[in-house]
Amino acid sequence: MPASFEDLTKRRIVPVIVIDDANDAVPLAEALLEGGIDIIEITFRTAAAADAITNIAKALPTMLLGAGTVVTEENATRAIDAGVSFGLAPGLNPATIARFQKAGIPFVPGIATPSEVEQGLSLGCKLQKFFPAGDMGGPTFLKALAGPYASFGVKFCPTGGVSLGNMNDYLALPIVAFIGGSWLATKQQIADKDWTTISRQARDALAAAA
Ligand SMILES: O=C(O)C(=O)C[C@H](O)[C@H](O)COP(=O)(O)O
Repeated sequence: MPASFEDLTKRRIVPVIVIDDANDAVPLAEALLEGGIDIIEITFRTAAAADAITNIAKALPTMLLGAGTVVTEENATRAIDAGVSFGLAPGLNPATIARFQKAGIPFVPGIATPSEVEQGLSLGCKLQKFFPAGDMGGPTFLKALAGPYASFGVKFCPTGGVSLGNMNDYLALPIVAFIGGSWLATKQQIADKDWTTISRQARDALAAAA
């Protein structure tokens, strides 16, 4: 089912996942749920992404399921066919946005400049990923963007260099909806099936979030 703006902006922490084996997808999502996190971004950086999404969509309908790194129309279609509730990308590509809009599913494009914020707004995207957050100016840059753009209802989702140690610098800003990070379930922890550690990291992050 497509996510709503409210569904997404209610969440504060989104694990960014790189997964090599689609059979790990459901246990991974269960580990995150166990730790209290009910949203996930499966990135199209591996061949397993589409099957991982299909598996979670079938087994765990309560998980708010997103596809990340959607940078081609082809992967946009695969994500939609696999049953995602929303999509994200590190950059802003009108073709992938249009593909999701045609399917009635929200898309969160990546931005890193004022012009991209405006392009995203003109394409109807009120949620925008700020990537790579740490390298593009961090929380102070977002605070500056909030000046001209907050009144247009845009909210930002910083990712890239966000960690347990600095996430509250972002979450404290009213213009921030949620942060994303790969530290919540690393590629190695998933490969090792270290579900206990992943649950603990989810729990720790939620407990520490501002
Ligand atoms: O692929 C996407 O859709 C992206 O927008 C980029 C990711 O969110 C970041 O690469 C996560 O960054 P780290 O938490 O620093 O590993």
